Amino acid sequence: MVKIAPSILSANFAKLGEEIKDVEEGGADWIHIDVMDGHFVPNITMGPLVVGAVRPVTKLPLDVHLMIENPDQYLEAFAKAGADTISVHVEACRHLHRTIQEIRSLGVNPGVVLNPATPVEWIAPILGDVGLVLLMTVNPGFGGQAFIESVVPKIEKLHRLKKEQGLAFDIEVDGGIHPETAQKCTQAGATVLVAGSNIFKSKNRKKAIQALKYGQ
Ligand SMILES: O=C(CO)[C@@H](O)[C@H](O)COP(=O)(O)O
Repeated sequence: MVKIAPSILSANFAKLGEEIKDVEEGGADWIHIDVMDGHFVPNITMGPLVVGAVRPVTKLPLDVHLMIENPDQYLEAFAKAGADTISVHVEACRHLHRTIQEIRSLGVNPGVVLNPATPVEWIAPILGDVGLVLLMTVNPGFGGQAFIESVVPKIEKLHRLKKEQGLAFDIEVDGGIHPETAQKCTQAGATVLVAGSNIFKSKNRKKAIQALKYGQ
């Protein structure tokens, strides 16, 4: 069954704890936390302090997506704050294999992220070392953008490589996910769907989560 990871980027930050409890009760599987530094992406969001504040609020795994330059400098802080998965952009890592090893050595599930225009081939050498590959289905930086259809064949390609190599990493997609795009992604091989506005802007979060999981 596909897992649903609500992105708190679209939550009401003034009552973040309640927002997280609401989606947990609504059937969310992970909580997705978007970290942006104003350099790698043109927006600034949250850091380890927010991850640490959220940790006691939920039993769900915290899925931390680093959209930052020089992620190596902050891995330990996010691990100590309680991240269960830390994903870094291939476009931001000069020594990707070392960064992935470092995340694992901190006792955290390592993930790698590709922007929509970055080919899957870039991460072929490290597929056996990661627990998650996140394929961005929008250009990172903001919630509420339109799904980029040309990423679907990338999901299919990654799914094929995963099967051929007998690997078990999750394939996560993020950006513009609603029931229709969710179905395209799961059919192509996605195992985790990140959704921000579709869940948090909905009056009934439970219904929104169920629609992503099971279709409408
Ligand atoms: O990482 C990002 C944006 O950079 C995403 O996690 C967005 O938060 C997804 O938002 P929606 O497209 O679902 O509104």
